[in-house]
Amino acid sequence: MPAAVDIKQSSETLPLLLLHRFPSFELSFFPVLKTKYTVLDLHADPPGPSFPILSKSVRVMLCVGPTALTSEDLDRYPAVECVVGSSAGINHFDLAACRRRGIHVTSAGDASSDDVADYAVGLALDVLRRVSVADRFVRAGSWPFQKEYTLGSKVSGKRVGIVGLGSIGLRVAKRFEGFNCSIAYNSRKIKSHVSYPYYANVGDLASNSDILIVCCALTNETFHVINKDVMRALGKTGIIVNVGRGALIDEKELVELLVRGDLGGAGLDVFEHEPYVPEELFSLDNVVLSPHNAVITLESFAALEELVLANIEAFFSNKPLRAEVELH
Ligand SMILES: O=CC(=O)O
Repeated sequence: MPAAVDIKQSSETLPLLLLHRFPSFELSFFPVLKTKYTVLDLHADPPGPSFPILSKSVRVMLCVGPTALTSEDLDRYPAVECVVGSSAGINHFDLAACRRRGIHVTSAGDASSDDVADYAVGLALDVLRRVSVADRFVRAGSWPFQKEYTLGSKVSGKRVGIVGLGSIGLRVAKRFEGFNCSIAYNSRKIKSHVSYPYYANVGDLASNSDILIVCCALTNETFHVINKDVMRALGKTGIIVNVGRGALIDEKELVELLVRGDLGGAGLDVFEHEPYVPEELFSLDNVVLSPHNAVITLESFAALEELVLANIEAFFSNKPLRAEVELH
C-alpha cells in the first residue's frame, strides 16, 4: 500500500516525516515541509526504493484531512511518537491505539472555529430565510412569471439550542446573541463560565429550541445523539443545522422526518456517508446542502498550516505541542 518515497537528502540529521494525505491535494505548505524534512509521501507515485527502510524510523505522522488512521497503520510505523492532525474533529483516528502506544496527537484546535461558527449561522439563515431557494428562483427565470412566494421565517429572537459548547459552539452562541436570540446548550458537562441554560438531555434542549445547532465532537457516546425522538422534540417548525459530523445525526430518520414534513428544515454541511448525500433531500426546499465546506476558507487554511508546521517543529525540538488532544 505505501506508494512512494520523495526524499530530500538535504541533511541526514533531519528526522523523517510521513505525509498521510489524499492524492492530488497539495497544500501550499508541502513545499516548505519538503525543504525542512525528509518527507515520505504515502500517496505519491511511484514507490521509491528507500520507503520500506525509512518508514520504520518515522517519528511524526502528518494526517491531512479525514484520512483514517487505524491501529494497523500505526503498527506499520513502529517509531511514530506524534500524530499531527489537521482537522478539529479527530474521530477518524484510532485514539485508543495512540493512547496505548503513548503517541501524542494534535488537532486543528480552534484554527477554523470562527469559520465553522459563521457557516453554522449562514446555514440557519439560509434555511429560515430561503436564500438558496430565492437564488434558484431567480436563476431559473421564474421571477417575472410567478407572483406567489413561500414565506420564510424570522431568525431574530428565535431560541437557539447548541449541542456541544466547545470552541465552535461558544462562537455560534455569541453570533446568535447578536440576533437577539436566546441561547441554551447541551454538552457532556455544565460549563461554569457561561450563564446560558444547560440541558443535560438533548431531547429537552430540542423541545425548547427553534434552531438546533449540532457542533459537538463525534465519539462513541455522541454517535446518533440526534435521534428520532430528539428531532420529533424539535418539531415541525424546528430546524437543525449540522456542522459537526454526519454520524451525530441518525440520517435515515432525519430524511424520513424531513420528507414527511415532521421537521421544519435542515442545513447540513456534513453527512453520515460522505460524499454520499441522500437523494430524497435534493428536492426539498427547506433543506440546504453543503459539501463539508465550513472550514474551507483562505484564513482557516493559513491558520491551520501555521499550526501544523509549528507542531512538527515543536515536536522535533522537544517544545510543548499546541492543540494537543487529551487521550483518556
Ligand atoms: O471538518 C473539519 C474539521 O474537523 O476540521
